Amino acid sequence: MAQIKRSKMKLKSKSNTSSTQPPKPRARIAANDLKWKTVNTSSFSGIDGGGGMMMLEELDDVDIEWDEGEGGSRVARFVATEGSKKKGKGKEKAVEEVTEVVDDLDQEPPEDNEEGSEKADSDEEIEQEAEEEEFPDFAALAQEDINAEDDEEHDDGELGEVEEEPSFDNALLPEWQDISLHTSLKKAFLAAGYVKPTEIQKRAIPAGISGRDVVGVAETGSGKTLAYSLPILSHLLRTPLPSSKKRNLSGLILCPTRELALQVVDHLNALLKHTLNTAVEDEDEGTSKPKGPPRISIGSVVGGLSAHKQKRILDRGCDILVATPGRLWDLIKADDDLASGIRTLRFLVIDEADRMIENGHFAELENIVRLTQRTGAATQGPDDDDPVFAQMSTLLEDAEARDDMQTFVFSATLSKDLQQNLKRRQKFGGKGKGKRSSTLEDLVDKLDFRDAKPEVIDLSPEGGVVSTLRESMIECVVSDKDLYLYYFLLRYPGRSLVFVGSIDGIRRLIPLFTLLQLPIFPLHSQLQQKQRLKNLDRFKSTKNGILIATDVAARGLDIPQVDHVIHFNLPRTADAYIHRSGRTARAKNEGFALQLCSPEDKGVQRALMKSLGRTHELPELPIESGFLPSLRERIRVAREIEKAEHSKSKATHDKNWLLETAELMDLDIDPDLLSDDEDNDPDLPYTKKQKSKKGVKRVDVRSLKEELRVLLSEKLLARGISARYPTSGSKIIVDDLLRETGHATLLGAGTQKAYDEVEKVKGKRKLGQRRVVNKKRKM
Ligand SMILES: Nc1ncnc2c1ncn2[C@@H]1O[C@H](COP(=O)(O)OP(=O)(O)OP(=O)(O)O)[C@@H](O)[C@H]1O
Repeated sequence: MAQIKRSKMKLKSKSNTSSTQPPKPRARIAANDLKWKTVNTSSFSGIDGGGGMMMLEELDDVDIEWDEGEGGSRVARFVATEGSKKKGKGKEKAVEEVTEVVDDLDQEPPEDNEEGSEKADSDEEIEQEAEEEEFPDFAALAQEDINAEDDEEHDDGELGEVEEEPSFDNALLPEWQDISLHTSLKKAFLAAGYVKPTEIQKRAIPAGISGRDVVGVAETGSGKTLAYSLPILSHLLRTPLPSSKKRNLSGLILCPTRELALQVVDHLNALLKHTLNTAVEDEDEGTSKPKGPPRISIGSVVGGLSAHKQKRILDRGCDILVATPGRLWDLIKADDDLASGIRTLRFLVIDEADRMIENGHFAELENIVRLTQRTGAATQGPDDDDPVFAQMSTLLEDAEARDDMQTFVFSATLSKDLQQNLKRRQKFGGKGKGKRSSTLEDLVDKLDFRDAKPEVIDLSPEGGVVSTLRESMIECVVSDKDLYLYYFLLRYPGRSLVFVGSIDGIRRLIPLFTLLQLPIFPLHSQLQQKQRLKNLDRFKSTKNGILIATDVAARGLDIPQVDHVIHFNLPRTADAYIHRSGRTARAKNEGFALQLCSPEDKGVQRALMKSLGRTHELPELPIESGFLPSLRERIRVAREIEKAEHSKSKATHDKNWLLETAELMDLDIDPDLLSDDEDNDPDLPYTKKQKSKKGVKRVDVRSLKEELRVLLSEKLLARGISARYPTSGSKIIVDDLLRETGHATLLGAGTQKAYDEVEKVKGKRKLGQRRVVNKKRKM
């Protein structure tokens, strides 16, 4: 059943033929017996990390016929030819009758335009609906499958029941034995390889299970997602299913970015895949797969993806909702059921709390938080005199916020002021006293902690970053940052995440490095959401992939094996530096962070290091400068091409504008202005060399491209190396060439990882101490 729904993107429906023709006698064969082929698609979002629960599959040679069913419903019959069946399942034609898919195969109702705080998303969403054939909303589809199958389970008479906790041998996971989690979660840890709890999990989970409110601060990549989720999952697994089919919303997890929200959904679904499912053997393939859906359903609501689909998921109900505040508030305003679900939450989680207040959705976040406040509590509560809540007055009378709601606030960084405020709260057993000095404190004061003394767990590491991270810098002038970035990417192959200060900066670097034939992908807020997810996915699946991003990728993203984080532009705050650098060196793995630091950046860098409590400058990354002249030349030509192509597209754009305006104003224009003779175009670029020649020549993009092609095909050699005579020269590379042990791109270069290079070169200079210029680095 689930497979058929998944196949909807690929099946081309035939017109309804069956109502006018006599039914053909055909044997019925289960959908699983058809010859499904896995389609390689994004593995991100909605598809669990293990790749098992949700995938896109397709069928060849399948027709669809429609029949009228009972009560006016339509029934889809999938009629397959011989070739579309699995081998060894008999010779008859495979026919599957499916009623439930009708809804999905029917045309979607037109999408309403989004109003309010996420207006900017509405065009994206309309386009998203139109383009779904190409790029399905995996999270939503996964959720639909879970819910649909959940419904089936309910039909089997499991309503109102609590499943017996499976037995579990604690000797298998001795480090988890003192934490009283539902045993099926422990089984899931075995499958996921979570042999022991991380420090924050050890402290936060027992507090969460015992009903406490928890504020957790712990280093990046330390497993905070499970630290706040496991008490919720365990509680839900020990709670009877509701007596109605629809799931009641129990937990809300608020995240600052869409990618992070979808990642949390994936993370939890991957874990739940192993809970309360009995394995079934597949005789044909000799494998065993989990049977049935996870017991807990997780929904997501984020901007940039179809609001219509998300609304449908909410209507079906889910146990835990993971959301970004802007879209969630838009939906709450139009949906009393959802508003009431939020008002009566059992768990509220604010992930990456300090970022939540920065991302332009503070008002929405505050409104959502106010919905969870008890009336008459120290906090204000949602007041129906307030225009924001005016239309919810009946709801506010009918649904009272719960006394046992638990609040979890987590981040890798929380301001010291806030932590002091929380400590005061603990001391005085109530609201923080004294002056508030940050918006974050404002937020925390708005949270109606039910616990008079929330458990504050502060495990932030000294110096801000994790101990398995090595940091380094390259000092260079601004105009050489491209060159050193290029050098670094070639010299240290690996998965690299480059942080740039502005979207314009990304737009400049992408064509440049694409011309240089590096696998580079952009990520920023002005990309359509589906493009963001696609790029993230390509980055994850490309060897030596490069993601060039703004701070939208700085928080929470858990991308496996990011080897390097490069701060092309330095962040302004220590917190941003910690979060950006925290995309590498996760879960106790090694990682490397590099700062490209120009003289203009020095002041910011010093302030940054000071607020991280550092006393010494970072060590400089050793540079094998013999490669730089060739790399510089490649960059020069690539820049010329980029400039010329940019000017050309600008000229075309200007000409079109001129034509349109003239037509609108009913004017004639001078044909010379429209001439394709580029000598008339003052914007056309000239190369420096060509300008200095007699007369001025136009840039010939084609020959520049040829020049770049030749440069890119030439070997890059370290000083003292001869490619022609590898057995001579000051560095003999013949052994490396024969054994393929040398550097793959830069002949004669070292092959140590960046991490190991800086182990040797510790920072010696005190912060602020004047630098002795390294003459060797000059070319
Ligand atoms: N007990 C555990 N044992 C091993 N790995 C774990 C454990 N708990 C979580 N992980 C893994 O650690 C990685 C990082 O976890 P997570 O994303 O929750 O970190 P985080 O603390 O939220 O990081 P950030 O502050 O950057 O958001 C994930 O890949 C997760 O699967």
